[in-house]
Amino acid sequence: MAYALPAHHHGKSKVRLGRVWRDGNVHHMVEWNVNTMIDSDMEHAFVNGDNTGMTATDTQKNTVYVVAQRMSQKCTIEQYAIALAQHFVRTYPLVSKAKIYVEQKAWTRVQQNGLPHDHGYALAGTEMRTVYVTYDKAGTLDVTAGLKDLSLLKTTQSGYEGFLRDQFTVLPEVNDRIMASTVTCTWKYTAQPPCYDAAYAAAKQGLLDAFLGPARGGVYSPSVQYTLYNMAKNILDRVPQSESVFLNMPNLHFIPCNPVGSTFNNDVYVATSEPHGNIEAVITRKGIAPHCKL
Ligand SMILES: O=c1[nH]c(=O)c2[nH]c(=O)[nH]c2[nH]1
Repeated sequence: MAYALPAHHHGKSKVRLGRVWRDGNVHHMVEWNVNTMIDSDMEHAFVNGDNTGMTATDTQKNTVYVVAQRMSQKCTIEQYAIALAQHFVRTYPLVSKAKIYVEQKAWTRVQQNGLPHDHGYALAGTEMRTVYVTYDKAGTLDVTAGLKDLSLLKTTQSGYEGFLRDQFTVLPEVNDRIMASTVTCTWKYTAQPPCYDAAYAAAKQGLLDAFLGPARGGVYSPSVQYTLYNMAKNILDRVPQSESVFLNMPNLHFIPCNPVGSTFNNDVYVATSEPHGNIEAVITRKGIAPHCKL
């Protein structure tokens, strides 16, 4: 039997990265999901099992990070994808074509009091407002309002130090890292607020203020735990009719990336969603029974 191999390609899929450009105190952040695919003279690999001259998909993945680091000025996905495609074709004689597909997450700079935040981002349009109501024959009405899928990120003003170290601990202590989370929060009302919309706005602003801090300079977070506690306190302080706040915050890790042949310079991160830390708590006014996770 005679065979033909009319098409073959190989590449790396879903290489996720964060790229931060620091312009003094003002940071520019993007998160990309990069897919590479190359056409190359590699029939002999498929047909004969001979890998000579092959640009490994692992090499392609490393190159995704290297080229991201080399983009020294804040750039678009178009400029980045062109640079990456040209790199593959110009570097490897057997590569005849590079096909690069990039998706950019909708991280959008947060406005705090009308000012663009130095280093704080939210994922545009993802959060949902929630409510859970119960009413019984005795006339008891319970209203628990909240939000879910509020994705927040800051490129600095976060660290994690002083934790227990033993033979299973490898995590370095850091005082400058990306902190990112997708917040789920509920708060139970003891009384009806004058306006549910205004109470919701105040609660959400309380979450943003504790996570991001002011537009200029932000606020330092020593842990997701401490930030979560302050986010909940802000709701109790600003929404007097609330009595109990539940917060769940995954710690979405952006791992410093050392691109091959280069070192991490607070610029390129491996973006991950799994595994992730998961931090949650209920914070109440003293003496008030906590409400449960819904
Ligand atoms: O803010 C953090 N809290 C943790 O509990 C934790 N654990 C971890 O590995 N990193 C972090 N960061």
